Amino acid sequence: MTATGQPSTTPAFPAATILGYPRIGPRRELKRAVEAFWAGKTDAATLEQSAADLRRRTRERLAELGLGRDDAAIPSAHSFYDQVLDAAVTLGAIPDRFADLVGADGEIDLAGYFTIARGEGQRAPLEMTKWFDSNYHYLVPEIGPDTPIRLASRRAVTEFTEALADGVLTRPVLVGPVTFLLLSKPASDAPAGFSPLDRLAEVTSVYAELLAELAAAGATWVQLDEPALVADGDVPADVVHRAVTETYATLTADGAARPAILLAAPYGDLGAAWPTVAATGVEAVAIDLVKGSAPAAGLAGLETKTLVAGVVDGHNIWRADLAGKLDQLEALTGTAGALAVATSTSLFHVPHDVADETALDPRLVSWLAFADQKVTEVVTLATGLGSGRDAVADALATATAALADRAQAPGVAEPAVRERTAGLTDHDFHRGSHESRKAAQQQRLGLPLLPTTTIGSFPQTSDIRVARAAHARGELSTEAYEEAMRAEIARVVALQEEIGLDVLVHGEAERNDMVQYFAELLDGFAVTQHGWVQSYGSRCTRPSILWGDVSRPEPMTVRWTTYAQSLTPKPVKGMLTGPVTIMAWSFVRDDVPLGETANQIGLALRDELADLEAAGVAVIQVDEPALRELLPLRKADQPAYLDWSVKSFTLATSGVRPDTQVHTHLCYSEFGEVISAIDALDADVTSIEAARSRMEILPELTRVGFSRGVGPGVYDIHSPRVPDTAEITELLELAVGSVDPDVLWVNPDCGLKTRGYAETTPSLEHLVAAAREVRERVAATAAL
Ligand SMILES: Nc1nc2c(c(=O)[nH]1)N[C@@H](CNc1ccc(C(=O)N[C@@H](CCC(=O)N[C@@H](CCC(=O)N[C@@H](CCC(=O)O)C(=O)O)C(=O)O)C(=O)O)cc1)CN2
Ligand code: MET
Ligand SMILES: [Zn+2]
Repeated sequence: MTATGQPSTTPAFPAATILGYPRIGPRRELKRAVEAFWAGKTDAATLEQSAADLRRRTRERLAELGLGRDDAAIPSAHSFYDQVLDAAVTLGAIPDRFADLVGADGEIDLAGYFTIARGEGQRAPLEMTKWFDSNYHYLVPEIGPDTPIRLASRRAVTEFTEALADGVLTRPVLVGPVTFLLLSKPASDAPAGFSPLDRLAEVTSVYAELLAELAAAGATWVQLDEPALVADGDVPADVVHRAVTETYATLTADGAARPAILLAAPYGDLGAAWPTVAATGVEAVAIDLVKGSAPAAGLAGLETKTLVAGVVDGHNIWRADLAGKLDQLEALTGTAGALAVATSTSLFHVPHDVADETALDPRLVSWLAFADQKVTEVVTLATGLGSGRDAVADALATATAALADRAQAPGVAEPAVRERTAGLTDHDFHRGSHESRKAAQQQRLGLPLLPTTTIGSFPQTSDIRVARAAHARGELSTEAYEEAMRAEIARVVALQEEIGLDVLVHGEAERNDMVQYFAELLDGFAVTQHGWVQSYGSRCTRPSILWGDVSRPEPMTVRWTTYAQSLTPKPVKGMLTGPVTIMAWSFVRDDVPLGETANQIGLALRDELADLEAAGVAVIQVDEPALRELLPLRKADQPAYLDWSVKSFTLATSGVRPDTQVHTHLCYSEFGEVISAIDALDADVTSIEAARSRMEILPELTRVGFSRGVGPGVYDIHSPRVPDTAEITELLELAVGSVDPDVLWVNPDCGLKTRGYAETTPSLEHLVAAAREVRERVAATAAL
């Protein structure tokens, strides 16, 4: 089966494909293998073997589900940690500080690869940041004028050959050259005005070399992922378009020995980039028809290409309306030289297989499609497109019936919830003036200058996780489990008192995850057992399924927070996750506007804040680390998003008294673009990741006139490195140099759940010592 109308000069593109597949394994096999290697429990050869086994099982599974074994339908898209890091290592584009990791053979071994990802001793890892509008995080390459660029790793070729030896002709997937450089940042020693894109010609020539080697190994198609083309970034569009033209002119130049190229543009709309992309010499273009739209008719260059229509949502878990998708596909006939069916994005954003979820309500299951079900959907659509609807009539009818069932199932539309959101007025979204709040809060809390606090979680020790797993299996009673969590809370409170922090936390021991925990307690959500999705490296989450109207049957956090508060005279922060983050890190229903769902969650949280306040909690933090994540990739779509997202936060937080201090926390993103929205959240105190960027955010906050409390992170919690007091003092002095010390808070970059106590305790001791030093210095200066 090949794409309909395929031009005969190029190898046939498969009629059905996916842009990528989960890499972590149905039971997180890769996570376990990688973490065992890190712990020194296994060697590199064992890890290589586990990864090869997983790659083989993945290919077999995809063939079983109907993707072709011999037509490049099965993507080869594996990674030990991250695909952007893989591209950097393929190009040998490694920062100077890791130069010694390159072996005599010019290659970086697995241990070296992980050192670049995770850091080591005083060597900082590559920075990590969000991958487009997803909860996946990639490593940011650092490119300067002198960064080496050469073909340094042939893993893509080896993995292709390995599959071929198994009888599967795969399609290697690489981050495209333009996207690679657009996602990179200038190396720290690069001169002003340097842009990573300045190295495009060199990067492109390495890709050309790699494509030639892939062709020599027998590859017929290669996929180059260029999602940067669907996002408005800092680099002007005309510069990006020129880069695309140049790169693909080189890669497709006459006489180049290479596989046919599929240029993939997932996550959005190609928009103004379309004419440029259509005019390149690539043989196929994959587009996202869930987030983006069809190309205009008659685009020059498209008549000789295969249009790979991403109609099946790769980023969410709802079963597709197959009949509607077929309509959409049929409408595309004639737009391009040929038409193929695909997912909108790689499937690595969704779990493996809904059949694993034996504890889910079968009715809900019938509305869902995880990765394996989506492969089947793509294959069905391709059959329908190629052989007519009759050939797939049963599948279409089943999908239609499931959708109809979902529309009228109980809980999907709850009148009481809808009445409450419909009755909201402007008044429900605003709090009184910050100045009066500030005075009332200072009166109540009596905090010192430069108050110290943490972001919420303390290390999730293996004892905690093992206890929770035993409780889930029914081997540990609820009483015993909760007693263990209370003991942990008591320990964490005592530790914070000992360290001398000013505003304490309960430590979040009872939470499996900051979103899943709330999803388990709210109506309208379901949670999975095995639905793990990679968030970064070996870290995974199980996104919850938000399927119905959301409401709060009972208080969710009050007893844990009040227990912690009962142990200490110091204020303990209540700790909640905000509406946008709950939505961003769940699979959200696609049948009501996001703003409606955000208000439903906002109201549930508003009730929780009221209960915490009534129970005597004086400080409440509502985390919104994903505020930037859902920001639409095109600037034109951003204002509408910022409007509903900010409103849902203020809806959640504006019901409390002036003397209750509301905090928020943001991390994992460049926040420059949403700085006015952060201001509009109107939180009394905002903690924000800043250690790695050395407080860069502060001048930007000052620029928009931000006048409330701010806690720029002074300690990078992403690596086990313990910062010394002098280093933290230096960052604090930098901060004091750009904001009024009167509004400054002292805290780490983020929660400590992924850290161990060995590094957490000394780091926090140094943080408190540094705060005291700067506090005294500032007081002495003020007295002069
Ligand atoms: N949802 C979400 N997205 C986020 C973040 C976040 O905290 N949550 N933080 C940012 C960075 N991303 C992160 C994503 C995951 C983790 C993380 O720590 N994940 C843990 C799992 C957390 C979890 O769900 N824990 C559960 C289940 C733990 C588990 O694996 N249990 C074992 C059994 C227990 C054992 O033997 O350890 C099992 O099920 O097999 C629990 O504590 O109950 C991991 O991959 O290891 C951290 C940061 C951005 N996005
Ligand atoms: C990813 S943001 C994390 C915030 C949360 N309160 C924690 O400390 O873990
Ligand atoms: Zn954080």
